[in-house]
Amino acid sequence: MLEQLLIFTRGGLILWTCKELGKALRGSPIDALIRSCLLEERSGDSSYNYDSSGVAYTLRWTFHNELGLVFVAVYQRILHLLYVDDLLSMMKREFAEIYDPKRTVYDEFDDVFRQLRKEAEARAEEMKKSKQLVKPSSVLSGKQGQGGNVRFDNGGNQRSGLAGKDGGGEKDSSEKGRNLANGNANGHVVEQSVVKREENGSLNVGPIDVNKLQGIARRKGGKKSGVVAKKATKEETKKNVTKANRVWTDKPAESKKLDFSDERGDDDVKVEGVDQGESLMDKEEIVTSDSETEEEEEGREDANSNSKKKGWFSTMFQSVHLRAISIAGKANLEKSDLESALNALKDRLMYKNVAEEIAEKLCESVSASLEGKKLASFTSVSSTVKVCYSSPSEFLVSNGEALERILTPRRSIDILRDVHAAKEQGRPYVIVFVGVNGVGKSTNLAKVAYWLQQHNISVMMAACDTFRSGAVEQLKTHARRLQINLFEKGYEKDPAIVAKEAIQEATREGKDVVLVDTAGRMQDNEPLMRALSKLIYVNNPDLVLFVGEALVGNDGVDQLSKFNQKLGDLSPASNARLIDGILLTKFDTIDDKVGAALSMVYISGAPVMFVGCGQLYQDLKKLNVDSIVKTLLK
Ligand SMILES: Nc1nc2c(ncn2[C@@H]2O[C@H](COP(=O)(O)OP(=O)(O)OP(=O)(O)O)[C@@H](O)[C@H]2O)c(=O)[nH]1
Repeated sequence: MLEQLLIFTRGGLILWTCKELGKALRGSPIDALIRSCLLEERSGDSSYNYDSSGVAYTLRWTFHNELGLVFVAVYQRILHLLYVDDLLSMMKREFAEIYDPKRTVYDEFDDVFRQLRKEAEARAEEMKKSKQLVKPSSVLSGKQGQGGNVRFDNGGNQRSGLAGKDGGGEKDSSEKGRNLANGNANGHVVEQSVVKREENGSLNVGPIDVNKLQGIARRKGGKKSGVVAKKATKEETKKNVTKANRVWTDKPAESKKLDFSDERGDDDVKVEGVDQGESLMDKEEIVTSDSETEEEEEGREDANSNSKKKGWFSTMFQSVHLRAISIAGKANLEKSDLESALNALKDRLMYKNVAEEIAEKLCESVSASLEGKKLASFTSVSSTVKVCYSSPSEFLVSNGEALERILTPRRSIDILRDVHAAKEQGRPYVIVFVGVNGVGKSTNLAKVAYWLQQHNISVMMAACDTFRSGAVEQLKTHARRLQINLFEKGYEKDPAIVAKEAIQEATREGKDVVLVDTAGRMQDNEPLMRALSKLIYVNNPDLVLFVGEALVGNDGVDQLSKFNQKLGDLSPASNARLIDGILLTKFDTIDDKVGAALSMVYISGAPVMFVGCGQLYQDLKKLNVDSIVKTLLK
């Protein structure tokens, strides 16, 4: 049973809701969808799950990009409504017929909707029956006449129905758009049971088998990305980007470079990177152009663009020029038209170390935003090409959109302001540093301590890595060099209790901030993850900071998502604390492979609060979103 259906503009104006459903939704699922999905470039996702106020809703949606309209259906998660995508697709088509930007009331759509719903339900029922009669293992090749049960015509259109119904079941061309089987199979091998297509030819999959189909797509993409990964690895080797091996000894990790205790107060020791939002790294320094040979070709396409600096997107622009000419006469931009541009975008993002899953989601989101847009006329090939192939980049870059939005924190965390607020409450502000082994937790904790000191904030360090030998001494060295109090109880103590006692002592001594170091742990190590969630539960810190290496690609996403998942699952609290922010280390070693920042923020929704970019105490900066976006798309 549907709970609600509504149509609204991208600007947020609600044009139509289904009055006969009439139920008031519990919680704010639509607001949540807009905030978490549509505004954060997750609109390529197939559905959104909303859990709150004791309800579990599923939301599905479709866009009419040309008109700037959004169509959303809400239903109880427990139900598997097979017809929702089909219904939304038909509503989109019918509503487009009557839409007038000057109107805000569409009462006449009630009747249309009633009819569409009946049709969609009937087709879903028919599908269900035919599904039961088709062998579960049957897979169609997209060729005509397979098995007699379901077949594709020469144009790729799938005709629904059983053999006996075939003749009578065929509808005339005016009804073609409403035929569930509309679309273009393009010879792809797909499981036939739940395939249905939108009128623009794009593949749409019913709720039950979304994962299955995505799995197929991913497996296909997987091979490709393997090639890309190999290519990336080769290029990486060329550039000699290597990670220094960590040497494990029982001695504290002495870092001469980090010893600035003698020079403290000298003019050459500065932390302006953090304060003034200095450019994280100069793009000229970190980016090598990928497209040296493209300029001649570019000249042939567009004389005006000669003066512009060439980047990867202009390379893409040329390489797909012929394809663009072939689609220039079309009325609307379809998913298949964007395919090569989006594949190139995905490869590029992955080359820059964006995790594959995230790169895919971003491309789906771009695709969802561009599909259905009107193309320019055949005569203006150049602008058509731009719409089709440069638009993903324009979409992402010039309008300050997708990537920037992802990297810009949903909630801002101003540590200095919050430290002062805690001080007014007569308690220290507590930051817990968490992460896997060797990523730079202790070193960057010392950098944060140094940065706080520069702001006249008194700090206490708490040595709660009571697990790895040498960890306490390592922190002791930093504390001595920075002349900061260290609270430590040696090894094999419960880190949660050590942290608690440290906070109590800091409160007694009137310290402003307690920085809690924790043992590195693999995200799958359950006992250690349980100990960490206990530490967080017992001490309820102000900030849980995930320290991760900027070198990682897919791994970083796995680390961060599993940390969050384990912190949630293993916490004694029903409303567990998760990761609040990210500190990305070793940015100085990654050249232009800045994708980890994007992946980590996307997967966790937590902002990158600091970037570690060297082995000096002052090598701590703020993330420069603009610079990261430019680097990603260069
Ligand atoms: N180049 C570079 N190296 C860094 C950076 N941050 C930390 N390191 C180095 O990374 C190595 C590991 O740092 P640690 O602070 O010991 O890492 P950790 O996460 O505390 O290690 P465990 O306690 O074993 O989990 C050290 O050699 C640091 O000097 C950085 O921003 N850039």
